[in-house]
Amino acid sequence: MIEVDRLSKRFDNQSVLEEISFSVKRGECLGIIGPNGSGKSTLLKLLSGVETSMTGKIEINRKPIEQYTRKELAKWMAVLQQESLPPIGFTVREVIEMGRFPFQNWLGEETTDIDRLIDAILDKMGLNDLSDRQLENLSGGERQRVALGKTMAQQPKLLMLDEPTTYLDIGHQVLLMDRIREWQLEDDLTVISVLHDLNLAALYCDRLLLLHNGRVVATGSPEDIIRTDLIEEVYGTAPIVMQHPVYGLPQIILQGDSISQRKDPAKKRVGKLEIIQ
Ligand SMILES: Nc1ncnc2c1ncn2[C@@H]1O[C@H](COP(=O)(O)OP(=O)(O)OP(=O)(O)O)[C@@H](O)[C@H]1O
Repeated sequence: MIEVDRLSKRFDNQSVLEEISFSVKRGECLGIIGPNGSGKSTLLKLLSGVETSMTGKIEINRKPIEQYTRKELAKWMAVLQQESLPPIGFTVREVIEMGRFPFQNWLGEETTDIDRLIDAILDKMGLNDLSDRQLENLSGGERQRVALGKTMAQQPKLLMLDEPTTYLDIGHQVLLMDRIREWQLEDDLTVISVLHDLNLAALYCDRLLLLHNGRVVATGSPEDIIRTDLIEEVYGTAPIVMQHPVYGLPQIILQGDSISQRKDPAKKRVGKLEIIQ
């Protein structure tokens, strides 16, 4: 569905992405991971057509991205960015309806039965009781559910997410990632998500792309990528990698130099575990 070939991007004199190549199949979830400043958000902006590359190409369904109009892209792909909701003055239902804008003619009309679609989305996102509430009166977690509902209303084939779980507590992180995964599986949706949380990335993504200093260090299954040596090389800290006891997927446990210097002698441990794969 998406082919990226030797994509590079510079800002002023700084090279931010260099020779990035990868592909994403229809119905797959690709997680983009990497440390701060490694180029994740920039890559997502290039993929969604917000930024243009210097060299290289991006093809969506074998057609170069620059040959799509903005409206065509908006019918095809939805992007869930942090704080991408309108500032004030709209209810939850109105905001979700905004996801239908690309499908309306200049009179604001369209053929799909919008009310039924919006009702189903409110239901799915657990927003029924909040549908008439003003957006500005919602918590961060509720707003993020509304933002995802708005992208659902767009009924995209490709969903791109930039750090969708930032500011969410663990319950809402799992809820959001579960909804996205269900949607992916039910509708054969293709998902590309930037994630900082390596444990969530390993649990919910089919494949991971690890970026470092604007270059692809590795792509592969969570088992291929969430390895102590690779993570240490890129993030500069060596976590313990363990298998999830239920799902068998890799999960990390952090280690730090000062953690063993606790006041409680019962909890004192000396040194780090020397790994383990
Ligand atoms: N519009 C811009 N102009 C100049 N430099 C930029 C611009 N956008 C991003 N950069 C730089 O490009 C580099 C990569 O930024 P980017 O936001 O893509 O990284 P990231 O991996 O998403 O980081 P983080 O995890 O901290 O969000 C950074 O050094 C950043 O300062």
